[in-house]
Amino acid sequence: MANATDAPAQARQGFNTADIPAHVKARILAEALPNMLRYDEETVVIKFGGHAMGDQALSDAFAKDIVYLKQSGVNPIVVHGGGPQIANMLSKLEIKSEFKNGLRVTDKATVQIVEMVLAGAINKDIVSAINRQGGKAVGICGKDANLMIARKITEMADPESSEMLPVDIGFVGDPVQVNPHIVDVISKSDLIPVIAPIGISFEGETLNINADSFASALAARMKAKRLLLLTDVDGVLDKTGQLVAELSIEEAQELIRNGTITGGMIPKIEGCIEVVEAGVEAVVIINGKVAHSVLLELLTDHGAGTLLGRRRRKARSA
Ligand SMILES: Nc1ncnc2c1ncn2[C@@H]1O[C@H](COP(=O)(O)OP(=O)(O)O)[C@@H](O)[C@H]1O
Ligand SMILES: CC(=O)N[C@@H](CCC(=O)OP(=O)(O)O)C(=O)O
Repeated sequence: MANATDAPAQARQGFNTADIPAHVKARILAEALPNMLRYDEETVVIKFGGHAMGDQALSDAFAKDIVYLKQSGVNPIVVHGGGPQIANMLSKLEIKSEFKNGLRVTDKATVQIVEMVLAGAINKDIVSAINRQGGKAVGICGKDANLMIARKITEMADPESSEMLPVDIGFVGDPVQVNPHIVDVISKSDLIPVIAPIGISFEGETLNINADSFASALAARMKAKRLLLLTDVDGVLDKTGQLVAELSIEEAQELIRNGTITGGMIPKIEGCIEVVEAGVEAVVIINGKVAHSVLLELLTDHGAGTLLGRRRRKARSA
C-alpha cells in the first residue's frame, strides 16, 4: 500500500475499493451524493498549474477526475498553466527569462515560445490525457472565437507603497473582455473545454496571460459555482506553516499586508478576491500533487485546501 504522502504511487494504484469495509463505503457514498447533486449542471472552472503537472500518474488521476465530473453532470472547464515547462524550453533555447511581481517578462521571441508550449504541447497533452480516460476534450486558447481579449500591462503596483508605477514587461496581458460563447458551445455538449492562457489584444497582438488571472476572469464572467486552483502546496499556509482551511476576503488581504502570503501566492489570492467579489460563491486553492484532489475537494464535506469565499465551509453541505 502507498503511504499518504506517496501521491504518484496512490494515483498509479487507481481506485481499488475491494479492501474497504462496506460501512466505510456507505459513509463515503452518503457524503459524496449530496455534494454531487449540489454541483449538478453547475460550471466549475479548474486551473491546473504547471507545478501540479510533473508526474504522469498524477496527470492521469487529474484527467480521470475531470471525466468523472463530466459524467456525473457537472460542467468542468479546464484552464492550464505551464510556467515550469516554459522555463525548460526557454533554457534549452538559451533565452533568458525573468519575472516581475510574479509575471514573466515576455519579449517577442519569448511570446512565440510561450504560445508554442502552452497552446501546443501542454494543451494537447492534457486533451489526450482526458481522452485516454474516456472523456472528449477539446483544446483551445484565448484567441479562439476571441475568448480572452487582453490589454498589455503597462503599470503595476509598487509592492512597498502600492503606488501604480509604469512598467514595460512586453507581451503580457491583463484580461479586459471575456467572450465565453465558444466555451458554452463546447461544454453544453459531451465535450470538455481545455484552455491555454494565451490572449489577443484589440490590435491583434498575442499576449501571455498568467494562468491564474485567465482562470479567474473566465470563472467570474461565467459566474461559475466554483473556481479550483491546483498548485504545489496544500493551500494557504499561516506563519507557522499550518493550512488555513478558510479565509474571508478581509483575512486574505491582511495575510498579504503582514507578509504571510508572498510570491506567486499574491496574484493567486488577488485573483481569488476579484472572483468572489464578482459573484462566484467560492474559490478553493488545493494541492494538485495529491491524487484525486479535485474529487476530494468537491465531493467531501470538509474539502481539501483553502476556501476563500462568502460561504463558510461548515455550511458547504447545506
Ligand atoms: N502563505 C503561503 N501559503 C502557501 N504558499 C505560499 C504562501 N506564500 C507564498 N507561497 C508560495 O506560493 C507558491 C504557489 O504559487 P505559484 O508558484 O505561482 O504556483 P503555480 O505555479 O501552481 O501557479 C507556493 O509554492 C509557495 O512557495
Ligand atoms: C505572464 C505570465 O507569467 N504567464 C505565465 C503563463 C503560464 C502560467 O501561468 O503557468 P503556471 O500556472 O504553471 O504558473 C508564464 O509565462 O509562466
